[in-house]
Parts: sequence; C-alpha cells; structure tokens
Amino acid sequence: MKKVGGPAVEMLTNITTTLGGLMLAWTMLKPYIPSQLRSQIETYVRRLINYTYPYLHIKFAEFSGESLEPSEAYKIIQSYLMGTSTATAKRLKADTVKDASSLVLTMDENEEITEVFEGVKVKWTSLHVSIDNNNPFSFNRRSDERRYFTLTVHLNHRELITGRYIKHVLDKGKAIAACNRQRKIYMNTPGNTWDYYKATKWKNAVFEHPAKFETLAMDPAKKAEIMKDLEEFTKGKEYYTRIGKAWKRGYLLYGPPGTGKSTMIAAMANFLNYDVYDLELTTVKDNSELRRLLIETTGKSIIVIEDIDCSLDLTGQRKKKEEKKDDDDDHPVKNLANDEERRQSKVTLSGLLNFIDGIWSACGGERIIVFTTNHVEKLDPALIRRGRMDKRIEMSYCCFEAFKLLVKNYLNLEDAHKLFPRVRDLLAVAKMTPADVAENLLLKSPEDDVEVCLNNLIAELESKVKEDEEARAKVAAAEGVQEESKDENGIGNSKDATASGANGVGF
Ligand SMILES: Nc1ncnc2c1ncn2[C@@H]1O[C@H](COP(=O)(O)OP(=O)(O)OP(=O)(O)O)[C@@H](O)[C@H]1O
Ligand SMILES: [Mg+2]
Repeated sequence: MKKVGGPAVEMLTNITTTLGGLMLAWTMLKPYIPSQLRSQIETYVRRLINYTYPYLHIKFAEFSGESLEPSEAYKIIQSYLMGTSTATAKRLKADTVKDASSLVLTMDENEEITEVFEGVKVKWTSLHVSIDNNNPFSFNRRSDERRYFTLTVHLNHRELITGRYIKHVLDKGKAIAACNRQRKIYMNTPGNTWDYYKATKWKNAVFEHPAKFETLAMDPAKKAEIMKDLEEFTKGKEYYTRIGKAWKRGYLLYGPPGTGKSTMIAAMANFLNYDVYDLELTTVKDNSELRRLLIETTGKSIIVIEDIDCSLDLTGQRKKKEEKKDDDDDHPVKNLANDEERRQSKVTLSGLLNFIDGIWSACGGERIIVFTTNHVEKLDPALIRRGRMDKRIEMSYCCFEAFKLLVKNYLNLEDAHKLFPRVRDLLAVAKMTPADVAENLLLKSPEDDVEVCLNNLIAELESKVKEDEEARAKVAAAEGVQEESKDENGIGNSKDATASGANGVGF
C-alpha cells in the first residue's frame, strides 16, 4: 500500500486548512448571494473539493429510508465504538444498563475518536443534528433529530477500509452487542383473534434464571457432550451455509417430572447467552397465529415448547382414538385443564411441523428449538424424527454422580462423607428424581447439618426401595395367578420349559 509522506502530506494539510477557511467564509456569505449564482458556485466548489480533498467519508445514519427501526449497521457500529470510545473518548455517555447493575458507556454526540487498524489511522465522528420542526404537534423524534456516525480515512486506504476494516467492525460490534444486551424471556399471552392489536403477542421480562451447567446434576459425560454440541452449533454458521441447511437445532428433552428438563433449558440459555421464547401452544388460536409468533422471534434464541404431549392434540388422529383413555389416566389434571383450550385451538401437528421446517430458511437462523415431554413414547414419530429433533436427551433419575453435585451445591460439601456409600447403594436401586434428592438436601432448620440431611435422604430412599419391592411383589403375584390359570387351561409355561431343559429331556 502506497503511503504519502513528508512534503506531500504538508501540502495536503495546507490545502485542507485553506479549504476549511473558505468553507467557513462561504457559510457566512451564503445568505447574501442570489440563489442561482449560489448553486453554480456550490457545484464548482464541490467539484474542486472532490478533486483535491484526500479523505474518504462513510456516513452511517441511525435511520435509513422510511424505516422506523434504527438501521442495523448503525446499532452494530454503536456497539463497536463502545469498546474503543470507553478507552479513548473524552466525552462519554451512559447508554444502556447491563444486568441492572453495570452501565454501558458510549461516545457522546458530536465527539470523535481515532484508532489505528493495520497501521492506518481511522477517525470516527458521532454527529447529532437537530432539525427545525415547524409542526408543534409532532411526536416523531425522527423528524426533529438525526444521528450519524462518520468514518473518515485517507483515500489511499479505501480498499482496506471498505473491505477488511468494515468487516472487522461489524464482527466485533455484533459480539459486543451480544455481550452487552439484556437477555429476555418472551412469553406468548392469550389474545383476541378478531383484533390484531389484541391478538396473541410476545410479552417479555428480563431473563435472570440462575441455572448453569455447572450446577445441573446429571451424568458428567452426557453433560459434557451436550455442552460440546451447543458450542459447535454456535460456531457452525459457515458449516450450515456450506451444507445448505438452515442454522437451527432441535432438542427433545424427555424424562419424568423433576429430572431437570426446564432447568436444563435455562442452563442452555445462560451458556449460549440466548433469549428464550416460551411458546404456550394452548393459547395460540390457529396455524397462522403460530406462524406470526414464530416469525417474530429473533436469532440467538431458544424456542421452547414444554410438555408437548399435553400442549395440543399433536399425536395425530390415528393415535388419538387408541390412546385417548391412556392419556386421561396419565394426566388427569393437565388434561382437564387443557381440554377446553384444546377444543378452541386449531393449531395442528402438520401446521407445527411446517412452521418448524419452513420458517427458519426465511428468517436467518441461530435458533434452537426445544421440546420437553414426560411421555416420549406418546409423541408422533413425525414430530421427533431426526432432522427435526437433532438431539434427544433423556433426563433420568438421580445417579450417584448427580447426587455428589447436588450435595456440593446445596450443602457446600466437596469431600466424601461416611454416609456416601449407603447413598450410592440405595441410588443404584431406588428411582428418585434430582428434584426429590435436592428437597432432602435443603437445610430446613438451624439445627440441620450435613449429617441430618443425608440421614433424611437415606430414610426416604429406604422407604422408596421398600415401596418398589412391595409393588414388584404385587405384580409378580398377579402374574403368578395368570400363569396358573393358563396351566389349568392346558397351555404350557416357561417354568415347565426350563424344567424339562434342565432334566435333559429333549426332542
Ligand atoms: N438435574 C438437576 N440438577 C439440579 N437441580 C435439579 C435437577 N433436576 C431438578 N432439579 C431441581 O428440581 C426443580 C424442578 O426441576 P425442573 O423443573 O427442571 O424439572 P422438570 O424435569 O422440568 O419437571 P417437569 O417435567 O415437571 O416440568 C428445579 O428447580 C431444580 O431446583
Ligand atoms: Mg419442566
């Protein structure tokens, strides 16, 4: 790259200074010059400036065209400049608040900063222009004010700046914006189908769930695999583009209540720094409302449909008839509560599948969709087939490793305890969820200590083992009665077969 130095720089600086003086004089004289002559002079001056002025200006306006939304480029540059201006600008302003605790500082209006990129000096100016507005009733901020960022650099470096530098600014700006933004949880609220403004809409709140993978009690190898999978997904933009697949990933979390499915979703959101859209399907009136809601979701988000088996009748007509009775037996409360909503909602399985498959390609990407269920066997295979649900994660009963993590979280106990071997033996046979184990590890009174909590847990595990044994004995007894009745009807049973084999009597 050719650099201008010595006398050339001096000459250009002189020209620039002279031009600056002339422009000031022009601004003062302008009102006294007839308009026709004025426009002619302006045209010649502009030509002269373009010919001699050695700098390139790139302007980024806050609002472009007729858009009511601030321009994406402006917002990204604003974030980018937060990093540089905090260190170098003399006048800063507090712009937004992160996590309700720390201020995010940005360069003040009409302030400028410089930085050096690959040895080239770059100047950023933040401009705020107020425009006289004759309409006293105007509520539109845009008609009164204009904000810009201007990038100034020597013309010699045009290629570097419009290529590598701008890319660097956009990449870094996006990363800073993601880091500084307040994460939100969005929930869809019931609305009125006939009135657009009262239709189901996303309402949001700041997302501050404390769940982390570090505190999630589950098999460590499984946890590490999930974290790796998520990490690869976030870095996979190029990969997804290359293979021509939308940048999304589907997770199905299944397992009994209290095994940590919802906690896992919160941990995922915190790990990835994503927003969460908690989609309550029972309040969505029909497929078109569902489509609108999904289109309104933004990138870097997790879209969650909890208890997919109870949300809607998404198991298809075929299964509906066969399993209607089973469903009612398994979820008496959920089914009664949702019965009315199910009748009203016209969201269909195929509607949901179409939107899951179709929407992503239209709306960019970086979205994760998570379904949770307590009854994976009841879901229509179409809903959870590979490609739609890329990863199925079973959240299971508490194992010893998970227990050790819960003890560390709840009782601050990192070392082994003399009661651990007993807990290990019991957990190997008893089915207890992490939620139930955690409940026993909570200190409920000032006298409680580690030993009291562990003894409580052991007592509950023992009674659970006993209950399970009794239940198994009952089932075995019932099966024995059935076997006997088969014998009486002259049908052979397995015991006879084993006995004859043992006696060496063959064919
Ligand atoms: N694996 C786990 N690790 C740590 N805490 C857990 C775990 N599982 C459950 N918990 C604790 O139990 C509570 C309930 O768990 P959670 O709501 O995540 O269960 P769930 O599987 O979503 O249940 P449901 O099927 O009823 O929705 C959580 O608030 C958390 O404190
Ligand atoms: Mg849950």
